[in-house]
Amino acid sequence: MTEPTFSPDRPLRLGTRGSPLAVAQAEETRDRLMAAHGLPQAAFEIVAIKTTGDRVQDRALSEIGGKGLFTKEIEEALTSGAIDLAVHSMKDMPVEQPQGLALTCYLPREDVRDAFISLEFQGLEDLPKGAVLGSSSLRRRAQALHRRPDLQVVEFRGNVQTRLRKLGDGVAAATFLACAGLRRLGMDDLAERAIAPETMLPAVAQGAIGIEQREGDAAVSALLAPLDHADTHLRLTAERAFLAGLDGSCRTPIGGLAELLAGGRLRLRGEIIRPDGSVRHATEREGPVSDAAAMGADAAAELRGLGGPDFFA
Ligand SMILES: NCc1[nH]cc(CCC(=O)O)c1CC(=O)O
Repeated sequence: MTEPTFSPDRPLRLGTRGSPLAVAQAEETRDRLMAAHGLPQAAFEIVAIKTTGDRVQDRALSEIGGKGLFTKEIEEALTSGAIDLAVHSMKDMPVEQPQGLALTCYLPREDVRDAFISLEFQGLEDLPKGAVLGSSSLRRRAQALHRRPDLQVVEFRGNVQTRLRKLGDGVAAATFLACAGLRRLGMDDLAERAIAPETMLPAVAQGAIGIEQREGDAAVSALLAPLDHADTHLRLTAERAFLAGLDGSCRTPIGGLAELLAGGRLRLRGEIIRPDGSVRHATEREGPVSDAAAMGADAAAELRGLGGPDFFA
């Protein structure tokens, strides 16, 4: 079998989802590659790929299979050689990649926080009793219900524009969106009501763009090497080890955030919450960055113990 490899005779194909955010992230990757290697834009081609997660708009993501919904078709294109690399929102990436593929490069992380989005209200505390919160994220729903058990939550899918229209139509009084996505779309004003991680711990890898390639594709490895952001890579190593240790799927509300401290140290915070918000277990680790993966695994083991067997059922 001949391995498909990048040849300088044709454009390098960057695969991504077709959403405005996904395309913006692919363009950021392309622009960084152009700058790092002094290449013209014509040396790159962005290939938009429709995924199951994009196609199915009427059901909860957790219902149709959880993580991997936004990646399967893109990874198939990468494996077959139809694209040379894949640009992903790391938040949507399963902890393990298909045989022959690897995540080798992380771009500098954007704002990790969630933003509270509402046309009328300033924050979760402002919502009237029994107000409707729109969210399709199990984590955000559980975190919101933990603080406001009186709220009613409804499914909220679609891109940023669709969700804003739904707020305008009165489908819900408020929703949450990742600040990172809003900023990358140039909608910084909407990211104004950012929520501190102490109040709402973000999803593992929120705000990070990762690049996946075929293992052993030396040409692509060489192109990506200068783009990999060491700090982001370390933080995601801790967070994804934490997620892996929890067997994280879209069915379990999990929050996780690693931050770098002075002196080559790293702090990891993690939590699990029952989907109805009734129970929350949280923990924290601090240690040298060389222990990033071990800290993630250790924090996960503690939360597994605290949650007990039925927490993840
Ligand atoms: N699950 C969808 C998704 N995946 C990544 C982002 C935002 C960008 C990021 O977190 O890097 C979003 C939208 C959102 O949660 O508001």
